[in-house]
Amino acid sequence: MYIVTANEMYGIDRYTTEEIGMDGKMLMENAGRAISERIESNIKNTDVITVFAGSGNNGGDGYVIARTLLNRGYQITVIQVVPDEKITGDARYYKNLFINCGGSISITGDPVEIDEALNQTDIVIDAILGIGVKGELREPIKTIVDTINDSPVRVISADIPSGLPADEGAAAFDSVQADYTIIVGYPKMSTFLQHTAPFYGEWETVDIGFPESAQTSLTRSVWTDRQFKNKMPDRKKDSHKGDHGRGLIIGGSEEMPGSIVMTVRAALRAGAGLVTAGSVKQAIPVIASQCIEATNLKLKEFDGVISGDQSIPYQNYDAIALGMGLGRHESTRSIVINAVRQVDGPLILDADGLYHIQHDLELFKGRTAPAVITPHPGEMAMLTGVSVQEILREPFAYSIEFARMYQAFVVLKGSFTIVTAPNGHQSVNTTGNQGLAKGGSGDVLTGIILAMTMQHEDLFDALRNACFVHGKAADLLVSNSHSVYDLMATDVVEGIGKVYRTFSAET
Ligand SMILES: NC(=O)C1=CN([C@@H]2O[C@H](COP(=O)(O)OP(=O)(O)OC[C@H]3O[C@@H](n4cnc5c(N)ncnc54)[C@H](OP(=O)(O)O)[C@@H]3O)[C@@H](O)[C@H]2O)[C@@H](O)CC1
Ligand SMILES: Nc1ncnc2c1ncn2[C@@H]1O[C@H](COP(=O)(O)OP(=O)(O)O)[C@@H](O)[C@H]1O
Ligand SMILES: [K+]
Repeated sequence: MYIVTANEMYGIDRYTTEEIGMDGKMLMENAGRAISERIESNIKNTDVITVFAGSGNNGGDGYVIARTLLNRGYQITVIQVVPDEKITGDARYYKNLFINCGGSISITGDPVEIDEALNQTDIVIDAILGIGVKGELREPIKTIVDTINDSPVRVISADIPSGLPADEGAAAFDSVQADYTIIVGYPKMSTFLQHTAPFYGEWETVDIGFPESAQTSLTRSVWTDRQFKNKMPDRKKDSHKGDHGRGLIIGGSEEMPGSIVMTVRAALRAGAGLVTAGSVKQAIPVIASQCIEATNLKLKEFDGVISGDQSIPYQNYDAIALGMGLGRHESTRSIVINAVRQVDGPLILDADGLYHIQHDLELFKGRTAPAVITPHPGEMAMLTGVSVQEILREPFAYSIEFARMYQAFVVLKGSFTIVTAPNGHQSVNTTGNQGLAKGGSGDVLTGIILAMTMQHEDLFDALRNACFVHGKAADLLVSNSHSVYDLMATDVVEGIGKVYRTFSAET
């Protein structure tokens, strides 16, 4: 499922009308009808419905919806919140059809009248503004949006909650708070931003007939259940452990032996053939007792942390993960610097590994094999020198900039994790829940990433599947045996098997 900006959506619209030859009116009719069908399956026959219609094509959708539901016997009226001369083009055409079918319209922006109407309404259809919103909401629309939000009615938004920007980057905005949004064609970027996603309520998309050829330039998408299943490699009956990858995980310190344990266990559960844990001698007994399937590599230590001054046989491994629980001691730094220079297979940097590399990012440019960074927004802010708020406001843009500049894969973690490839292609992971907002969840993800990296031909697929498994494990656990309160990172490791059993034919 592709994710679009407003401009990309307008481009698809233009292509469909100009190149394919589909009439714009037909698209609006298709949109309004498809939305009406979804509305019908979400309301009662007796519900009183008020459509709020604005001046643009979103208002036009509103008039198609009003006509469709009126003709199906619903009690429905339209409040047009802009003066009549603002209704032009296709929207005017559909307004006239609604009137010709006996529909009733009141034209008002008066908050008292609107409040009275809301008191007699069960369902609001929000068709005030679509993806064409610019800048701050003007009056009377701003007050109308506040009035709708203050009312207890159920709100269904057409395409996008009115006022909400479609794209990333907006700091402040006023928006209708929808209970449910029926999105036309493709989800917009703001569906997947931490600060804008809640305004959509529940959402789904409707197909209005855009041709597949309109999608060819799109490079941003949601990773779906089906894609996960298709891209998960089969295990051959006669495979041996070497076929599933030999991974090295370096991390841990005397004070933090736990995080590497979670990474190692996750890598093993996710299917790695052989896993070696490289750490200080003080951490190895903990790792060995918790992960008896792994082998251990005792690294030189300095005051309880891994010393930077040592050579590691990286060439013996198919992929390396580095950083969890390393600590931020100066003397550890050169192990990270050297790994970025020397590891000539896939290298995954996480947690304190990112801290140590922050001033030497240029080294990524000299690599011949791929590097993957797995920052949470705080770590991404550290790496890019901007605030966490800025990262959260424009996670797609900051990820692309980093991935292109340093030719690295970026896994920017969050409630919607964004995976970005060096060529700028991006994929959003929608599995996972707030039960994962706990120490250790990131360590588990890194282990899954390591295992997936060694099992997939394509690294972008590996990263997308890893994020999918991580979140899905949490989702399955929360829907069965756990809750978002008690879920622990170690439970997520055990949940990996549930994901495989749910999705794989080879259980
Ligand atoms: N393929 C497609 O894309 C299809 C799209 N479709 C639908 O069209 C929608 C996009 O339509 P759109 O481009 O007409 O924009 P839309 O959001 O309705 O309104 C623009 C109006 O809003 C006004 N306005 C703007 N900012 C404002 C503010 N801050 N405060 C107050 N007013 C403000 C602005 O007024 P102006 O500034 O011009 O006076 C202008 O009149 C899309 O979301 C989908 O629902 C479907 O029908 C089928 C196919
Ligand atoms: N509310 C949430 N919804 C979905 N996933 C979440 C949520 N909160 C955290 N996660 C996931 O949990 C992991 C947390 O990673 P991180 O912040 O590095 O944790 P830690 O460093 O404590 O291990 C990431 O994969 C992130 O995507
Ligand atoms: K809307």
